[in-house]
Amino acid sequence: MTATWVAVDGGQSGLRLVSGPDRRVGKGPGFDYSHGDPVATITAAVRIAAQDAGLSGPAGVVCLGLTGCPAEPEDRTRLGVAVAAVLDAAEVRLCEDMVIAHAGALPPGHGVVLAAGTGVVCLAVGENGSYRKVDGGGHLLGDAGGGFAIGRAGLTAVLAAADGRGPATTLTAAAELRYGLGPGLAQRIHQAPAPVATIAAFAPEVFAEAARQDPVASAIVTGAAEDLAHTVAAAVRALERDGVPVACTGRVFESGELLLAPLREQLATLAPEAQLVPPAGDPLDGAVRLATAAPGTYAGLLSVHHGPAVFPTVEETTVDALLPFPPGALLVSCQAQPGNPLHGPASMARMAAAAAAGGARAIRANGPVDVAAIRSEVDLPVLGINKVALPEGVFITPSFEDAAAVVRAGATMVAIDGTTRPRPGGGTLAAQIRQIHRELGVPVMADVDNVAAGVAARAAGADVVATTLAGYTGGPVPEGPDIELVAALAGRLDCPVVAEGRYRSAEDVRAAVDAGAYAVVVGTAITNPMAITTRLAKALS
Ligand SMILES: CC(=O)N[C@H](C=O)[C@@H](O)[C@H](O)[C@H](O)COP(=O)(O)O
Repeated sequence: MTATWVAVDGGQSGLRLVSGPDRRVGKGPGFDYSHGDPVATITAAVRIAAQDAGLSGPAGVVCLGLTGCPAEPEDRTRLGVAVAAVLDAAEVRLCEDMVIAHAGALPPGHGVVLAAGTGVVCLAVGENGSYRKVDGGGHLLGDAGGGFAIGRAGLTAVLAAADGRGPATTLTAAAELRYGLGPGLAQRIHQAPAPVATIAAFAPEVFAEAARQDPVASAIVTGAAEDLAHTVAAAVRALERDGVPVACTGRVFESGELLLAPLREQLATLAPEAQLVPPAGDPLDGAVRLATAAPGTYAGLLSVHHGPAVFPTVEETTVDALLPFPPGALLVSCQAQPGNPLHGPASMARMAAAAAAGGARAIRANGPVDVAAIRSEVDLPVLGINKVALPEGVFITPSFEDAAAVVRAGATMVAIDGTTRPRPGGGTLAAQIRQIHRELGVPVMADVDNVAAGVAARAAGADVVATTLAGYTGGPVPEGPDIELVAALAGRLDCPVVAEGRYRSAEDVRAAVDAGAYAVVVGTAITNPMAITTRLAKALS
């Protein structure tokens, strides 16, 4: 189904997509910015949501509002181009989530929106398009009055009461219920997998105890209202006009009048020009508004990108913009064939997690089942392959459908057989690459066996050429890697060359990079203990 517009609201907890004119909806995974390339992760999440919504074919204007939308113009361009390619969009409008929150809450496009969830950010937009962002400093340095600050104040009060440093509070029982009885509360929270979320999760208990008139909890809520009022007042002042509409959104306001009443009271003195109004809609409504209407007052808050008609080739963009891993990266191939005791998605996902912890920048994985398992466990781009036939002929991702299966499972790039051997079904390499670019929007790596195949694969549109199949298409398999082929390809091709196949040592991988490799893939030597054991045992016998 083609779309005339697509609106996206994405953040750490998930990504929501709606498209018009027929309001199809889709969901994608959330993303965080601590691992991997955020552009690749966000693009993959958008692709998954678009598939969930059943979108195919060209889209008109796309608006993406993202938590932590990349700040660097270069990253925004990479993201804009990548999303335009994935959705075949005419135009991509990128902005931070606070912008879509504003456009959703205040459809006239001016006034102040205070968004308070775990963190706090407040955006003032003037009728002339001027704007001011207030707070949004993160839990360590800002976010005054947000869920983290409230939860932290509640837990601090519990610890103070336990020590006798502070007054008794009913928050103690609430904390025991949520985090367990007895001493060690502080340690349990410090050791939680996501301490910020764990602490923010206590904010609803603080509101509940304030509703029951606990004086400690009530004082925390009043203090939060005061902090939020100062934030709003700074934003309102920036607009320099009377009668500024102020809408409050975010989970902290699920407490209703408990927080709104003291906030209103504080604002009466701190910002009498502020007029609290209920938000008209949510952030996804705002993204719809920004995908379907002229940017208007939001023009200065959006970055606009236009995608090429087909997926960009390396000449049209920079290498770094295209590939989901940086130069000099070590990619780890996590594959185990039937007969290997580690065969199966659970072992491969653990293997990939170990590789990620060791510094791998991407994972090469075989088949949709393993790809999906690895994507759900490891926050790294996945180079997907789909081995479907016997190794005597073309067997690595031989058809478009084989590539589509791994991309739908979450692969951010695909590798396909790029040898000059006859292809099953009689299609050409160029046709397969063209269809992958156009319909799946991912870069393609061609696995080749010699220089001629590498040159032909690049001419056929491959974005990257890899030496994966050197030594596997005739004659005995050599002992070591084919570094000469890396050097020959790197000297001939205008695209990245990836070294792959029988790399076992630090010397091997360094030699590949010295020979001109953009990155190196290592499989067996890291992820196949059975093969390593066989090799070493043989050396002794
Ligand atoms: C020829 C073939 O089927 N190669 C496969 C391609 O995905 C894998 O079996 C290899 O493990 C991978 O290329 C990594 O190479 P090595 O495991 O030698 O580090």
